[in-house]
Order: sequence, then C-alpha cells, then structure tokens
Amino acid sequence: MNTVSSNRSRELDRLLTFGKLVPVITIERAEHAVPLARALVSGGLRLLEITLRTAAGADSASRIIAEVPEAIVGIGTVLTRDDLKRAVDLGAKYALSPGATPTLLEAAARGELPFIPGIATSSELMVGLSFGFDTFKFFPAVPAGGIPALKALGGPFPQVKFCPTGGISEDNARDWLALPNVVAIGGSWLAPEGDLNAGNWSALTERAKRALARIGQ
Ligand SMILES: O=C[C@H](O)COP(=O)(O)O
Ligand SMILES: CC(=O)C(=O)O
Repeated sequence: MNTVSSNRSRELDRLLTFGKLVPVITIERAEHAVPLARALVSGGLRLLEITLRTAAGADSASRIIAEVPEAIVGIGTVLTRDDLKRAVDLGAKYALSPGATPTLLEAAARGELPFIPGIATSSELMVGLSFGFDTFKFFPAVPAGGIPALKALGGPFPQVKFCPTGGISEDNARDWLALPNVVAIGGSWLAPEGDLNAGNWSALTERAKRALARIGQ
C-alpha cells in the first residue's frame, strides 16, 4: 500500500500557513475566475478552493493559476483518480475531496500533490490515517455534528488536523478555529453565487476583510 511521504505532509502544513479561511468557489463562467480571485486575494484570502462541480471549474482554475500568482489554488470536489490527475495537470498546489474512497486515497498517496481527504466518521478517518494522511476535511461539518463532533474526534485522534467545511459561516468561524485540532475552515459563504453572478467583486473583498477581522487576523 502506498502511503503519504513526510515531505508532502510538510508541504501541506506549509501551504496552510497562508491562511485560516478557504473560500470554496464554484464558478459557472470562466471569465469570472480572474476578477473573483483578485478580489479575494485583495481582501486577504490567498488559499482558494476551486471546485470541479461545474464545466467551467477546470478552465477557471487554470486562468487563476496563470494570472493571479498570489492565489494558492487548490482543486476541490476531487471524486476520482481522473479528477486528481486533472488537479495535477492544471498545476494546482493541492487538492481536496468531500470524501475518501480507498481508490482515491491510494492514488493520492502515490502522487506528489498535497491532498486533503474528506471524512465524517471515525472509520473513514482511520482508513485515511492508514494511508498516511494527517489532515482531513471534516465534511459536511455542521450537519455531521458540528463543533461537538469535532471536539469528540480529538479524543481518540489527537494528532489529526482538520479543515471543516459545510455549514460554516462568518458568525461561527471563530468558534471553529478555536478548536485545537482545526487548522483552517472552508466555506462557500466567502464567494456567494449572488455576488459572482452580479460581478460584485468589491463585495467579495469587503466580506473577506470582515471575516478575517472577525477571526482576529
Ligand atoms: O466544501 C464544500 C462545501 O460545499 C462548502 O459548504 P458550504 O456551502 O456550506 O460552505
Ligand atoms: C464539498 C467538498 O469538500 C468539495 O467539494 O471538495
């Protein structure tokens, strides 16, 4: 069985020093990608998760990587080995998944790209740990039990770091980040569909600044 190299774990740790808030971004129109990334970066958010949920997702990530060098682009909604390969081919710095199938974990452990698998239960976490991963998405964070659930997982798994996403908002961001096992949090609230469709880039910048202020950064 392939397991994650310690170099790759360190690289993920290094990337996660660039921010505690990760906007989860779903882009319908690739021409939105660059202005939206610039707006978030100018609001102080450098770690971006561009999902593969739309036809425009991959092209959008590619444009941001080419034109917004301050952005640290991760590819989200990685569900298959092909999605993972696409993230590598696009030149992403890391990839994330809502889940953790053995096939995906095996491919990710063999490759070089820092990867954050998603888990919602102890058993899923234990499978991920067996492949050498040490940082996981907790998804869907609020419906899967919220802060009490992640506190409880910290009991048997004190060494594991989490990036919860799913149901997190500006109002509870600080509470999540106060948990010792949370290294970053993600959410679509930092790049809402309404602002994207309206091209309201200044609202994204202002929201990012406000969210960072509310978590004391
Ligand atoms: O990680 C991706 C999630 O869909 C984000 O959840 P959210 O829309 O509740 O922030
Ligand atoms: C939900 C999630 O984790 C993702 O789309 O990557």
